[in-house]
Amino acid sequence: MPAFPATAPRLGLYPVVDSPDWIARLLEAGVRTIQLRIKDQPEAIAEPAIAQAIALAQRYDARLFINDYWALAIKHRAYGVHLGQEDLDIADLDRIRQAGLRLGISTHDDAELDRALAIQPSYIALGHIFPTQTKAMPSAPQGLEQLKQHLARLTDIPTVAIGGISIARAPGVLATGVGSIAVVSAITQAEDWRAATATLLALTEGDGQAC
Ligand SMILES: Cc1ncc(COP(=O)(O)OP(=O)(O)O)c(N)n1
Ligand SMILES: Cc1nc(C(=O)O)sc1CCOP(=O)(O)O
Ligand SMILES: [Mg+2]
Repeated sequence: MPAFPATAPRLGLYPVVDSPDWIARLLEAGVRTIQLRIKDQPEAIAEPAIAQAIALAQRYDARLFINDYWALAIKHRAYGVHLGQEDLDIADLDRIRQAGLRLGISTHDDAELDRALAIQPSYIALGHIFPTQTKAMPSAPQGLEQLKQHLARLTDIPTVAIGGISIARAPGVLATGVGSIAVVSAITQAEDWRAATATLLALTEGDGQAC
């Protein structure tokens, strides 16, 4: 199976948000890797938001990954797609690859890592690192030690940590050598999202080069 196109070796700060409004704010604040994560909407409802988000990101030359809606991501020429293990069962990976989109895949244990590595995606996400209120997780948090063990297998591919990463926990996560921290509530639930974003950008400074 051919590899998916490369992304930046270190994706830096990677906010995961649910609307083009959030994407516009974060682009303006200097974020260059973002995911649009709209859950469980009919395609007709999700499509205008996806098209708007992709157009915004293109204006800033930013890396926008579309969660789940891979066909709409192809249609509107997104930078990339993010898929979980269940999404992999139904997505047409050949179509995503042939369209030239990058692909990120979620993993939570060694078996899922084996499956993801065989697909040769653009990055691999590892979660959830800490308890999270944002999504009901069937497994236990993996913690920093397990994250380090997983990273040891992933020396040749960009990596992203996700799940319960707060500003306080971010330095410990980054110290594992992971290339990116994906966050939802650390930004969207912050009292001051601008300040939170600036702090997280500073912590990941130097990461997120072009590609
Ligand atoms: C960067 C990143 N990592 C993991 C996920 C989770 O994806 P998935 O398992 O498909 O779950 P949903 O987000 O679709 O609920 C993610 N979105 N982004
Ligand atoms: C969407 C998602 N996926 C996860 C995984 O482990 O696959 S954890 C998660 C939610 C992350 O939100 P927060 O930063 O608020 O904890
Ligand atoms: Mg998914």
